[in-house]
Amino acid sequence: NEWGYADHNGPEKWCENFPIANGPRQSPIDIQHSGASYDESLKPLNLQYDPSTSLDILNNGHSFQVTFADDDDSSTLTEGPISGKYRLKQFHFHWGASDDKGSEHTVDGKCYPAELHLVHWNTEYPSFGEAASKPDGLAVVGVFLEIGEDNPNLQKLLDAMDAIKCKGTQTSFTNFDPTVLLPESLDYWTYLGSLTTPPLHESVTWIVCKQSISISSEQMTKFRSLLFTAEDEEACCMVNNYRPPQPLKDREVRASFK
Ligand SMILES: Cc1c(Cl)c([N+](=O)[O-])nn1CC(=O)Nc1ccc(S(N)(=O)=O)cc1
Ligand SMILES: [Zn+2]
Repeated sequence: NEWGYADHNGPEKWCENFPIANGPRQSPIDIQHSGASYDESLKPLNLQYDPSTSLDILNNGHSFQVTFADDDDSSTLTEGPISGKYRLKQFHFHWGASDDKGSEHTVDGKCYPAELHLVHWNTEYPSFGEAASKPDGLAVVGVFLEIGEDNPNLQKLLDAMDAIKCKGTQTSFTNFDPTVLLPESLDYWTYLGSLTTPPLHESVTWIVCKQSISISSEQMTKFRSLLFTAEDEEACCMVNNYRPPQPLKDREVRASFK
């Protein structure tokens, strides 16, 4: 049965079909301020995005994602903790049924109401599909969302949601610059981890921004109006699509800031 976030197919069951769920470098994790070591050799993130590479917005039954054309180096991540060049493939979010939960990473045990993931793949490999299972294949930038003022930079996403309410629906989504979703400070924590959903590949260099962006409670309500289910199925609201923190095991978390 297809994985999901319900009791019968959720994070506690994923190990049955994906044994790597109990592997040595699983994500997300709880990031402890005191446990992270400042590394002065870490460079600032260099995110260069071309809005003309945004293609469409899709409800894939687990989240909603904006997909980018990745056939050239128009939208890339370089520097930061990585070597080489990674291309933006997609971004998506995870969120809760209420404002007290929803993020995947936590900071000193604190949950945020939502978390944005910008997914990039290493151009050392010929494609995302090839890179997705390699130890240095992917780099995901995580940004926490905190309840506050309406965020006008989310409005274009929110306006598209009526067209992607059900699993398997998509609509064109052009000229969107994901830079507007980044916090003003790009200070970050970084550690080696995994995809946070099946197939849970241990292929991700995680880059989690310390500073959050805002979202209003009303805007959060719009996220929660999406459905996990297809048009012809009994409706199930898309909420709590997050994996809880996993054991740190033998890993270090580095900070780009003091
Ligand atoms: C595994 C794979 C391949 Cl290979 C392809 N493909 O198109 O070739 N698509 N997918 C699916 C995918 O991307 N999953 C994914 C899961 C978690 C995250 S998260 N939350 O950011 O860790 C990012 C992505
Ligand atoms: Zn994600």
